[in-house]
Amino acid sequence: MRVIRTEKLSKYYGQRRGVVELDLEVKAGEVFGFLGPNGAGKTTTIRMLLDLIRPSSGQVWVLEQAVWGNVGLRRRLGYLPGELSFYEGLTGWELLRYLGRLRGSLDPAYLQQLLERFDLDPSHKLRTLSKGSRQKVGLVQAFMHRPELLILDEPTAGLDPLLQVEFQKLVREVQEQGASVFLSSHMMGEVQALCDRVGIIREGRLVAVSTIGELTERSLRRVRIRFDEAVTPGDWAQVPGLKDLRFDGDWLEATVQGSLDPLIKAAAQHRVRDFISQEPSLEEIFLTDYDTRSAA
Ligand SMILES: Nc1ncnc2c1ncn2[C@@H]1O[C@H](COP(=O)(O)OP(=O)(O)OP(=O)(O)O)[C@@H](O)[C@H]1O
Repeated sequence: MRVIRTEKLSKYYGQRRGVVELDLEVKAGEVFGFLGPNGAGKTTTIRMLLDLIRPSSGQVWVLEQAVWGNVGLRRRLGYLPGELSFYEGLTGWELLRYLGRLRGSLDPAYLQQLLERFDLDPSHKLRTLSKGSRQKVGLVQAFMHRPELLILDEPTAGLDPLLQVEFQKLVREVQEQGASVFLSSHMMGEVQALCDRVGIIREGRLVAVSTIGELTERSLRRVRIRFDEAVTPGDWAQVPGLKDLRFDGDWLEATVQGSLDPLIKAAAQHRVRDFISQEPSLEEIFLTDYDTRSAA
């Protein structure tokens, strides 16, 4: 089963591009990361999945049902908006009870467990809460009815590192229990820790869909190697995947695309004192994908 499917999904705000011809598929049981820089179209996509805004063209199915006007579907979904800006005058409790009633039966013990895990006191009015506490209310309400599919817009924005870890644990638990998760992010670390597959959106278009392994494999990595003695340009330029080679005394610096293996084998011909490999940043990954596409 595919829990999310879109076909040539486009949204224009007047002349302004929201998203363009998006073909997206998320399988049942998977945690899917939707990555992209600011303004790429993540929130626009998510709002169309929830029927909060209507597409300009194209189709959307969620849990194998068309979403337009489908109120029954909402109970089966957990949604965390990017900005929890409604219901400012309610306390956390009032909001949770109100949403709980809309969604039918709630398990009070599970709700209590979520409040404790996120260290949330829901007795204050939403308007008085810090960004982090509002985010916690948003997360608790998204998970509390044990939805089949969670759609989370920037779930860890504003959360402190301990709670980010707690969030990741919770996502893994619900995945083990059979739920599917679609989350948007611009944090590579979070996506790497959690997601089975990732879709990258850029300027409204889906530019790549792959597993995390493929994504990092394809992307650029900056490597610095220190040898026992000064290095000379020699045969380094012949090593596959190396770019932007620089030599500085006993240090060699290079950008590596793809596997590190050829470089490691070449370096092993010498005595190595240090080896530093920098994880590619999200920006570098975007850049790599863009390069791949324009070269194609
Ligand atoms: N209500 C709106 N009216 C006009 N343009 C909009 C509206 N909402 C979004 N856009 C435009 O659509 C594009 C996609 O925006 P969207 O908010 O979906 O991006 P995003 O990937 O979620 O970005 P961010 O990470 O900053 O939230 C942007 O160019 C944005 O300016």
